[in-house]
Formats: sequence, structure tokens, C-alpha cells
Amino acid sequence: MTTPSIRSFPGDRLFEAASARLGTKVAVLAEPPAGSGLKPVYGEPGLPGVGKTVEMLRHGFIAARRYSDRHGPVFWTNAFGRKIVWTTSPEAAKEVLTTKSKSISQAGWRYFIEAFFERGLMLLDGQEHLLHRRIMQEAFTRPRLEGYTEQFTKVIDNEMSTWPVNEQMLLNPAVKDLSLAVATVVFMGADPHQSDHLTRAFVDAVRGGTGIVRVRVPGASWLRWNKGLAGRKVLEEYFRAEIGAKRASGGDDLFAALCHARTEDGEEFTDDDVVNHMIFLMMAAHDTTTITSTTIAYYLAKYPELQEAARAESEALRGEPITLELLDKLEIVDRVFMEGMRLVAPVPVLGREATEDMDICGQFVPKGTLIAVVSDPTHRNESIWTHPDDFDIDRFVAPRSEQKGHRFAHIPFGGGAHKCIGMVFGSAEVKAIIHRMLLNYRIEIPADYELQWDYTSLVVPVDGFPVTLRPLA
Ligand code: HEM
Repeated sequence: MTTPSIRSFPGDRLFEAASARLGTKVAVLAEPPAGSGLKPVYGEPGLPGVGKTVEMLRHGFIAARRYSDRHGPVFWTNAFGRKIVWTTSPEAAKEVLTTKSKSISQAGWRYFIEAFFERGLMLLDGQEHLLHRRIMQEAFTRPRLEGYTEQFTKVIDNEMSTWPVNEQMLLNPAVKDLSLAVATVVFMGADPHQSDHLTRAFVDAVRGGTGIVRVRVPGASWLRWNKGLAGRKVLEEYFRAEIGAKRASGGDDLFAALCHARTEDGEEFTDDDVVNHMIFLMMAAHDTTTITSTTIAYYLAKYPELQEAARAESEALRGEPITLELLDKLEIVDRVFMEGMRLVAPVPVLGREATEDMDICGQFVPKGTLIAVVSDPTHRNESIWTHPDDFDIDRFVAPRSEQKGHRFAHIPFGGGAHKCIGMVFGSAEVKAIIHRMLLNYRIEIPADYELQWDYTSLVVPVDGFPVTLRPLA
């Protein structure tokens, strides 16, 4: 018997039928101020109490597309205990992500994950965010990135050598473990064989944010929320205990880089900043790279000819050390990477909050509304992408270059002031994993296999993505 979850619980069909009928009367989020010339945002409140939470969790961007078809690319529903405005077009994404006014803040993210990732870079606003980002940039310079690449290549080789061959294995959990090992070595500068407690603490902290009970319940140590808080505490204690030594000795891991990051004007992080940023960075890097690697491996397995073509590119570079320059030469892998993230955005929703009355594309959004920029409908916008639901890596090649149809047409790494600071790092890690897989194995799946994604907390394959790896001579 499967454990009940939001994806599958007793009576779920009945619940969905009720939710499709109740709370669907079209309503205005708020009347625009008289004389403003703004239009209202239309939407549906959903069921009393829960709003559209269950539907959004169960059907993710497909539900967002459905509402978008009914109410336009800026619509609203109740969900997660708040009124939420959802945006589904590149134009709306651009307005929300690049607004320079003080009317939008990261409180949309803080609402969901602050308890475990307080004062992480993505949760900061305005001038403070700019300052912290400027300092953190010092940990992502080209020489630093080359150093990280050298380190994670070793971790990838070690981890991959333990993967079973010629039998079915679950690729997603294997890549997740690999990415945890990368976090331990390259981020924390710790020994992966003596860090089980840190890995567990980190996993608990990440899972904490997806708990349904969202407060600490005394005595309930098994509760996701409580475990998450306990995990955060373990990580804080670890980083605090190590920080003095890191500041004194340096090193080429990310922890050392943050300890020594200093702008030209002499700005640097306090100990508290380093602890908070490290915990957030590990979270930001971990599931995103896991999901993206799984997605690419899936499409390469699904299209064996494409896999062979990608392998030929990797073979031409066999024996050469993995560097950023080498990874840039993997042109087919790069296009599969772009197309994979278009179809399966690892961060499907970007959270914001209106901190004062504002508008999105001329529609009135009152202060206090949560804003969710949903990437997938933008990535499948028919005015930009031809046959948007098809997997087609040639769409990125001139003269088609469909990604250039709008600056915010392809936003797997976000855009504007909070655009992913780890984009080069994450892309390099994923491509290094795929390069090594292509050189070591033929990735096989049954011809009729279709990967199903679960969007209820983070994006994960429902079945862990079973594959068979055939070793290459
Ligand atoms: C394929 C891998 C990755 C994807 C798809 C991804 C995606 C994203 C997205 C969409 C955002 C913007 C969120 C928003 O605007 O609300 C973001 C921000 C961020 N990412 Fe990534 N990320 C990836 C890998 C990484 C890695 C490897 C790191 C660290 C080494 C990282 C660190 C961050 C940080 C610190 C932010 C916040 C930036 C800021 O607020 O200024 N990410 N990421």
C-alpha cells in the first residue's frame, strides 16, 4: 500500500471533483484605485480554507496553464493560506523579476523557507542584497570556478565508480548522493566519509520546508518541521566551529572562499553571514543540479541516436582533464541541457511579495499579495516556442534561436537582480556528470518508458528514474 500523500490520498478523486465545482466563480482580486487606469486581476478563490493549494501541488504548472487560459497570464487564487497572483508569460516574468521599485520583495520566498534558510542570499532585499551579492561574487570568479571544477570532477569519478552496471538502478537517488558528496567536499571542505551526520542534517533542513505542519510542535521530533530545525542547528554548529580555522588557513573550497571574500572596497562577510550563506548555498545547489542531471540523462536515454552523437563529442575529448573550457565544447549536451530545463524547470516557481500596491502588466496587485512567477508555462508559450511540448534541441540553433524570442522566454536560472549566482557552477557540475556518464556507460531505458514528474514539493521523478547502465569498453 502506498503512503498517503498530496499526490495520492484516499478520496483524492472526490476531492478534486468537489474542488473543480466549488470556489470556481470568477472573482476580482481587488478593485483598482479609481482613476488609476489599471485593470483588475481575475481568478478563482478555490475551496474555503485550502483554496487551490491541493490542485497546485498535485498538478503544478498544468494547473497554472489551465487558469491562465481562463483568466490570462496574470491571475489569482487562494493557496497556501494566502492570496497568490500567478504569472505565466515572459512579459509578466520580466516585470516582476526586474522591477526596480521597492514594491516587490523576496518575502514570497521567506514565507516558505525562512525557518531553515534564514538570511540566505535569495531571501535578502534591496541594498542589503546587492552588498551581499557583491561580496559573494568573489567566491564565483573564474579561477575559483576552475578550482571547484577540478574538485568536483574527482568526487564525480569516485561516486560514479560505485554505481551498479548491467542491472536496473535508480538514477535520481544515485545522482542525489553524488551531489551531496560534492556539497560535502567542494562546499564544506569536509571528508564525505566522516560527514554522514552533516548530510542527514542537510537533507532534514531541505525537507523541513516542504512539511505540511509549519510550526515547531514540542516533543514531536519525528515531524518534518522539527527535524528541519534540528538539522539547521547541526549545520550551524558545524560551520561555527570550523569558521576560525577556515579564516586562518584558507583553502579552495566554497566555505573558505566565503570566509575570505572581500570586495575592492573592503566589504566582507561576518561569521553569521558565512554560516547563513553556506547553508543556503548548499540547498540552492543540491536539488537543482540533481534534477537537471536526471532530466538530461532521461532525454539521452530516450533518444539513443542523440546519445551517440553526444558521446562522439565526449569521446573526442577523452583523456583531457575536465575544465570549464572543455565543458563549453560539449555543444550537444549544452542544447539538451537548455531543452531539458525548458521542459522541466528545476525551480518551477519564483516567489515574491507585493510590499506596496503595484501593478503587473497594467493589472492591479494590492500590498501583501504573494506573487508566483511560474516558469513552465513561460517555457511553453506558443508565441515563442514552436510545438512547445515537443523535445527539440534544434530550436536553440540559428536561424531558429527561439530562446531569443523574448529576454524572459527561457528562465530556468531566473532573471534580474536575483538571477542564479551559481549558474556557471551548476551548469559545469551537471555537464561534467553527463560527460563522465557518456564516456563510461550507455544509458538504457525501455523504448516505451515515459518519465513522470512529481511537483508536490521539489521536482522529482515519481519512480526514481530506473535505468540500466551498460559499461563501455
Ligand atoms: C542547474 C542548477 C541550478 C538551477 C536551475 C538554479 C536556479 C535558480 C533560480 C531560478 C534562481 C532565482 C530564484 C529567484 O529569482 O527567485 C536561483 C538563485 C540562486 N541560486 Fe541557483 N540554480 C542552480 C544551481 C545553483 C548552484 C550550483 C548554486 C551555488 C553554487 C546556486 C546558488 C543560487 C543562489 C545563491 C541564488 C540566489 C541569488 C540571489 O538572490 O541573488 N544555484 N537559482
